[in-house]
Amino acid sequence: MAFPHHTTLTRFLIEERCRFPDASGDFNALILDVAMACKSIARTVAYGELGGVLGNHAEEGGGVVNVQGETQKKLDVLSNEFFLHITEWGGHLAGMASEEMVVPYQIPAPYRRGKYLLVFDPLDGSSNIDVNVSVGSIFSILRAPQPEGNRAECDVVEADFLQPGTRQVAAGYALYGPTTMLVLTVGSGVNGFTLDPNLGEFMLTHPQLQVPLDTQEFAINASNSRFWEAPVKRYMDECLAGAAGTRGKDFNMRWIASMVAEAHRILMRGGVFLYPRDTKDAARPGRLRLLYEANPIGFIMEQAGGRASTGSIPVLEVQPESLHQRIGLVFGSKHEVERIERYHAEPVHVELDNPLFHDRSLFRACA
Ligand SMILES: O=P(O)(O)OC[C@H]1O[C@](O)(COP(=O)(O)O)[C@@H](O)[C@@H]1O
Ligand SMILES: [Mg+2]
Ligand SMILES: [Mg+2]
Repeated sequence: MAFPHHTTLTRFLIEERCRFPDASGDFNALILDVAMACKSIARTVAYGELGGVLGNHAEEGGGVVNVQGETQKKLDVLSNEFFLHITEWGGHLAGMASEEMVVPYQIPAPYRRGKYLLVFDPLDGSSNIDVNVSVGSIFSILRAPQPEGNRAECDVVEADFLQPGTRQVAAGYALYGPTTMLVLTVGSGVNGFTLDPNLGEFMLTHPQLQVPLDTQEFAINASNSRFWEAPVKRYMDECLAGAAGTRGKDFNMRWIASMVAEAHRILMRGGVFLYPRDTKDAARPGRLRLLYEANPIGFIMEQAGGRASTGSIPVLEVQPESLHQRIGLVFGSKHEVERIERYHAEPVHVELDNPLFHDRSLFRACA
C-alpha cells in the first residue's frame, strides 16, 4: 500500500509551531477547528439539492434578510452555525463576528475569554449556490484585546474587532469547488491544502504560493461601469483598448461573482480583481466588507507577493470604523494594483478625445 506523501495540515501546523517554542497550542487548535468547520460546510454544499440545503432561508412569515440587507440562503445560515459551534469550545476564542450576525458572538461558559478573535464570511458568493458555481468561506484571526474599565470581564464588544488588517495573526479561505481547498497564511507565506475526501484530511499540495507580478487578466463587474470613478474608468478603458492602446497588450476578463474563487484564480495564475468604490449608492462606499472579506484576502495577497488596496492606500492599513463596514477593494498582481493606485494619485485624466473637452468645445464657447 502506498503511503500518503503529502504533509497534513496538522503536521504543517506542528512544524510551524516549533518556530515558537513558547506557543501554547491554542492557535493550532483554533486553526484545526476552523478547518473542521470548512470540511463540514464542504460536505453539506456537496449534497446540494439532495440534502435539502439549497434556496433561501425562511422563517415563519417569509424570507430572512441579514445585516447587509441581503436575503440569507439556507447555506449562509448553516455555514454560520458550523463556524460558531465547531470553534466555540476549547478556550482559544474570546469572541466571533460574522457577516451573518449583527453583533459579536459571545463564547459560552466555561470557555470564555480566550486569546483570539475569529471573524468570518461563512459562505462567500452565496448567490451562486443555487446554480452550482464555486463558493467558499473566508476567515481572519486577530488577538483579543484585554478588557478595560468596568465592562463585564468576559464579553467582547464591537470595538475589540476594529483592528487594522496589519494586526491579523492568520487568515485563510476554503474553496468548495471541484476539489475542496484550504488556503492559509500564518504570516510566513501562503500555503494551499487539498482535502483528501477519503482520509478527510487537508494535505499540503500548494506550498508557498506566489502571485505573478504581471497579468493580462482582470475581474470586475462591468455592469457598474457608469458608476465608476475616473481612475477606474481610465484603467479599464486602457485594458479594453488592448494591443492597439497605451498598454500595448490584450487583456482577458473573468467574473465569477464569488470573490473567494476569483482570489484563488489570481493566486494560481495572476490577475487583478476590482470591486472599487463607486457612485452607485452614496450610503455604500464599496460592495465588499472590510473585516471578513477585504482584510483576510488582502493579507493572503500580500503574503503571496501580490498587493491589496482600496485604490488609494493598502487595504490592510485602513482603521475599521464598524463591524460590517464596506470598502472599495483592488487586489492581485502587484504591478497592476500599483498602476491603479498611481491613477488614483494622479490628477483626474482629461479625456482629450472627447469633443466636449476640446479647445473650441461647447463648454469653452460658453465660458
Ligand atoms: O453580484 P455582484 O455585484 O457581482 O457582487 C459579487 C460579489 O458579492 C459577493 O458575493 C459578496 O459575498 P457574499 O456572498 O458573502 O455576500 C462577492 O463574493 C462577490 O465578489
Ligand atoms: Mg462574501
Ligand atoms: Mg457570505
